Amino acid sequence: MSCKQLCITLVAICSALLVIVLVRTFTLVPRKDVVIACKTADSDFIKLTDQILKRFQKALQIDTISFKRGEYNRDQLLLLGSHLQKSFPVVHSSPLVKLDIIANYSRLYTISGSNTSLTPYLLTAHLDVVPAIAEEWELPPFDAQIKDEFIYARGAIDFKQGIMGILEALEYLLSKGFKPNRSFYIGFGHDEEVTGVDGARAISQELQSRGLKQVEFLLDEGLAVLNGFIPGIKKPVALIGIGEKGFLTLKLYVKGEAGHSSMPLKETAIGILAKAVSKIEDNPLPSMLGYGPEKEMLEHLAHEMPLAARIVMSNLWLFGPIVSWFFSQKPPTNAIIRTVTSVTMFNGGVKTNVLPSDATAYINHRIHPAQSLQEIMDYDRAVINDDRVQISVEDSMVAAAGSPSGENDFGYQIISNSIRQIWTNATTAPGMMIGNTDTKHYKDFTKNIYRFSPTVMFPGDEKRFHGVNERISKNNYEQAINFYYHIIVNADKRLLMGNTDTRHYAMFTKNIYRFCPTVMFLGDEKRFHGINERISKKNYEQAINFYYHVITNADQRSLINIHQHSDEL
Ligand SMILES: CCCCCCCC/C=C\CCCCCCCC(=O)N[C@@H](CCSC)C(=O)O
Repeated sequence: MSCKQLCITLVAICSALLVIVLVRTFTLVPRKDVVIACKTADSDFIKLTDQILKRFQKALQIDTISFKRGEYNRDQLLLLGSHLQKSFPVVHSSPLVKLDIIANYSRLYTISGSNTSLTPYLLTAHLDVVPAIAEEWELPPFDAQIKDEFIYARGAIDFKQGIMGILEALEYLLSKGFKPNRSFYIGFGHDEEVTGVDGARAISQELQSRGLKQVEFLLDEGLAVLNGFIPGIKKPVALIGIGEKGFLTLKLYVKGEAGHSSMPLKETAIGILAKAVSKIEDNPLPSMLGYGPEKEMLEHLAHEMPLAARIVMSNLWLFGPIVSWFFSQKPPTNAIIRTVTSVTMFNGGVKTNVLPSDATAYINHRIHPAQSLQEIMDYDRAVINDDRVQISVEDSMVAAAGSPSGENDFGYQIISNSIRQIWTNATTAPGMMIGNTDTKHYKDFTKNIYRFSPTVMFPGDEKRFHGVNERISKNNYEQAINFYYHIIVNADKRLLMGNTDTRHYAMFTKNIYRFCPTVMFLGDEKRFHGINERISKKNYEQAINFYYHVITNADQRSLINIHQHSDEL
C-alpha cells in the first residue's frame, strides 16, 4: 500500500469513527415525561407537622439492631411494631388494609384495590438497622436529636425514612377517603441488614402460599438523589437501581504453631495472613465498565453533560478506558465500575507473648453483574498464591440482572415520574445498586425490581451509611413522605400516561382524556399496529361529526348550554 493510500485509509477510518461518535452523542436522549410538580401549596401536599416529626423521631429512638443472622434486638422490634400500630390508626383500622405479622416481627400489609384485573405492586422496606459506635457520633445515635435542621440517628437514611414515609403517605391517603383501584402490598422485613432470611424471605413465602404469582413492580430501598457525585453534572441525579451487585464473603484462614514469643518462627500465622490480605488490597479487580447497568446510566446521563463529557460518555465503546481510570479515583464511582474488595475483619493471637496458633480474616466483595462468584474466587486464589492460606466461602449472592427501564416499563416510569414530581430539577437514570437489599427474596414475582431511596445526598454523605452521623434533613423527610404519596397515587392508574402523546401536555391540565372515534368489534384490536388496519366509510363520517360536536360543544361557557344538534338551537 502506498503512502497516499495509507493516508486515505486512515482518514476514512477516522471519519467513520467521528460519524459514529457524533451520531451516538446526539441521538442518545432518554424519554422525559412532563410531570406535574408537587408543590408545598398543593391541597394534597403532606406537610411535616410536629406530630409527624415526633413519630419519626420515636421510630428512630428504638434501636432495632441486627447483629448477625438470627441475632437481633427482638424486644425493640416488638416496640417498633407497637409504635407503628399507635402512630397510624387509620392504616391499622381500615377495612381496606389487612396486616399480617410474619415470623414474629416482620409486617405484611395487603391493601385491597377494587379492580382485580390490575396486577398488584409491592413496596418494601426494613425495620432493622446496623449497630452504631456511639462515642464517635456528634449526637447520640438513638436519640434522634435535631441539629441544623437535620435529624441524626441510626436508621435515618437506612431505612426508617422508608418505613415511616410509606405509612405516613398511606395514612394520609386513607384518611382522605382514598380507595385504590390497584391492590398493593407493603412488606417490612426485620433482618435485612443480616440478609433478610428470617424476615423478607418469610414475607415472600407467605405471598407465595396465598397463590400470588406476579406483581407489577417492586420498589425497595436503593440509590438516591445524588448531588455532585457524577462528574460533569451539576443538577441532582436520581438513580433508580435496576440491577444489584452480588456479594461474596470469603474467610481466609491460616493455621500456625503456638509457642513462646522469645523463639519465633520465620513467619507467624498473622504474618502470613497479613501478606495475603495486603496482596488482595494491592490488586483490585479490573474495571467492568460497559458490561453492566452503569453503561445505561452513563448513556442516559450523557445529554446532561458538557459537550466533551457528553461525547465521551455516549461512546464508552471508544473512551471506556479513560472513563474507567477517572471513575476509579473515588469510592462511589469506583463502586459502580468493578467488583470491589473490602477486608472487613482480622483476628489472630491471644496474648502478647504467645505465638498465634491461627489467624482469620474476612474479605467482603461486592460483585459486578458481569462477573461470577467463581471468577472472583479464582482471582483471589491466584493473587494470594499461597497454599497455607485456606479460602472458604462464608456467604454469597449472585448479582441481580437489570430490570427493564424502557419508555413503556410501567414500574420504572412510575418511579421516575414520581421522583421528578418531588425533585423537579433532578434528572433520573437507571443505575446499579452497590449495596444489597431484600429484593433478592422477591425475584420470583417480577422482573421489574427497582431500588430507590428518597434520600438527598451530597459528596461525603455516603460515609454515613453504616458509618457515623447518619442523618436526614427535615425537608428531605417531608419529600420522602410525598414521594411515596405520589408512588401510590401514580401506580393506581391502569396505564402509563406516556402511552399517548398526552404526557407532553400534562403541565397544562389535569383534565386529560383519551378517546378515538372508532367503532370496534372483537378481533379489531389486532389491527392496531397489526395488519389490515381499516375504518368503514360510515365510521369515518361519524368521526368527522364527532369532532364537529367536540368543537361546537366545547365552545360553550358551561355544561348547561350543551345541545344535541345544531338544528335544535
Ligand atoms: C456514580 C454513581 C455513584 C453511586 C453512588 C452511590 C452513593 C450512595 C447511594 C446509595 C448507597 C447505597 C448503600 C447502602 C446500602 C443499604 C442497604 C444495606 O446496607 N444492605 C446491606 C445488606 C446486608 S445483607 C448481605 C449491605 O451490606 O449491603
